[in-house]
Amino acid sequence: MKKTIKVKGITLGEGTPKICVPMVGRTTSQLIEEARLHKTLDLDLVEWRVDHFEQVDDLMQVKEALANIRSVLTDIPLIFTFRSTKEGGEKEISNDHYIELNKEILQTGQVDFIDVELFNEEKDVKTLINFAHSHDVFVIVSNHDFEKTPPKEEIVSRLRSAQDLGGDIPKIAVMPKTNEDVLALLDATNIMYEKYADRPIITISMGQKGAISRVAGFGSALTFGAAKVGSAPGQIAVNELRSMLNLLNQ
Ligand SMILES: O=C1C[C@@](O)(C(=O)O)C[C@@H](O)[C@@H]1O
Repeated sequence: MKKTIKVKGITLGEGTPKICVPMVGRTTSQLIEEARLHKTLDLDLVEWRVDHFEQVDDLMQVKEALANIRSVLTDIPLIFTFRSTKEGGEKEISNDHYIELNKEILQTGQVDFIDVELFNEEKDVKTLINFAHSHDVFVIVSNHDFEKTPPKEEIVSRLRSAQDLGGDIPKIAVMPKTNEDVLALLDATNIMYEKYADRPIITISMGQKGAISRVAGFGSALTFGAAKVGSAPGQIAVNELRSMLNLLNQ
């Protein structure tokens, strides 16, 4: 039996893939406006991509922005993500600040998940996972390649490493150049889901070519859709994404 993850009434790893919509505001007032918009959308989870936030270096400002977001999105599961530039994010911060930022946020009790990149020092990934678990927060252990799609064996191996490290949700997003690359991501998803995963996983083939992976499922528990501004190439508008998922899973 695979584990499922249930947060604020949403179960990951069961039934139709759930929809997450990122927030990419640069200022607190933009984030509040974005949160108000997200509240009106048919989504299951929200991801705050804090690497887009201008004041990400200032922990007090990050916490204040989070409190504002939470005052609008009171009962929606929230993922807190700092995406590094080497994995497609907006900003670079020091390793120490990355750890400090996540630890501070974990202590607020206002996020349900944090996203930790697999390609950090293994000890740092483990520290953050343990710290998150001691605050009842789940960890998505992620990896992104905006340039290419690694061979399927490599995709499976990264997802397995994320699981072996103790991540609650192994995740990978890769860029296809060919149809074969899209098939490799879907095949890897299926292999991971059928053979190795004992918990929910998330997989994405990015760009327009990979868009099919955002509705295919194949074992992926969560798909990312766009509100006004997306956070990655190939994201489908959230209302269309919901219709497509409903159509494919009725
Ligand atoms: O990792 C992911 C997936 C993503 O890159 C996508 O392709 O939809 C979007 C990011 O915001 C998120 O953190």
